[in-house]
Amino acid sequence: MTTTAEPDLHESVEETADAIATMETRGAATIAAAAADALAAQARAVDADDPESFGRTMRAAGRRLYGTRPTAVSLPNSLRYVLGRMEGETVPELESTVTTAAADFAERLDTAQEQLGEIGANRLRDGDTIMTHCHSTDALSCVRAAVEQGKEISAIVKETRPRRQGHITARELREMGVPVVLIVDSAARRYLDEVDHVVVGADAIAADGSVINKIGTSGLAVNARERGVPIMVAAQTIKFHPDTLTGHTVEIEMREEAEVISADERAELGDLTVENPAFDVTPPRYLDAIVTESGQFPPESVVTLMRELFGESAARPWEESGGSGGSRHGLAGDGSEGGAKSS
Ligand SMILES: O=C(COP(=O)(O)O)[C@H](O)[C@H](O)COP(=O)(O)O
Repeated sequence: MTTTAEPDLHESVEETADAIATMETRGAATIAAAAADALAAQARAVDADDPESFGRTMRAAGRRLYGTRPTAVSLPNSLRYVLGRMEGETVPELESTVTTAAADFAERLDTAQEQLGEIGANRLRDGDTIMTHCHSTDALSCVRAAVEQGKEISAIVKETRPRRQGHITARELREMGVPVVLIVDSAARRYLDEVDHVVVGADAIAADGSVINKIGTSGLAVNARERGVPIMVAAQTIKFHPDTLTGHTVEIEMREEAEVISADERAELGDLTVENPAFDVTPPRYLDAIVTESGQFPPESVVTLMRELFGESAARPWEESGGSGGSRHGLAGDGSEGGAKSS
């Protein structure tokens, strides 16, 4: 951490950071895309005379975005991709490498989501009923591809307290023509008997194949396993958490109690603690497959692909390290063209 004052940041960085923190912009892939866009806007706007001050401002923008929410690793992976490609001897060169990288990143996100959708759709059969939790654009990509293949899919959608992202899922499934039954979270086990496949997304995937996703995913996975219902996780490789390769654990975001209970309700209850963890960890043994753009994997095997993508360590190019450019390694996507395929 630098002790000097942070440079002024472009309004789109401030706005994007606020939107991520307040969850106006939410969901791991969407957060990653917004962060890359904000870095590009910042690069275009930097009023820097020299490459050093350009680099300083870009890294400060990276830190501002990085500090918004801790769990979805797609955010640091996005910063890694864009800032890791910042190269050049002059300000225009630096600007152009950042804006090009941001555009490439956005394209890769879209392509990856489409590719994993096709792969995930193969797991769904005509007439299947799925159960969803939270709102995942990667998970919905699988359903969309299945519907486009002409399969009839229906859905039981968990409401997903406290923020009710299930409503977004329900709306998007209805737009695809998928019949939807919306249920409260605690009804999930009762309805699992009617379900052929649980389909969820991920905020982060650890090297051991554990999946970090919206709170309630792990309980759903345990219940699904008990009921014999397969559970697939749809997640682009930007959800792979490189720090877990070296034994780090993923920080679980704790959010405000106001999301769970109003001030008046709380006052009535007297002296107690309200906790609001946003995510949980599902161990790999409860999961059937992780579907990525590079193929579908048994959870325990993702470590091989992660090593290919990141090596053994991941760069943190938003940190103040001197010099104008970032170091170019440890980037989700760098090796994905040659990524190992499985099953
Ligand atoms: O848990 C959530 C969103 O949590 P929140 O609403 O707290 O951000 C989603 O399942 C993943 O982010 C995957 O989403 P996607 O597949 O769109 O990346």
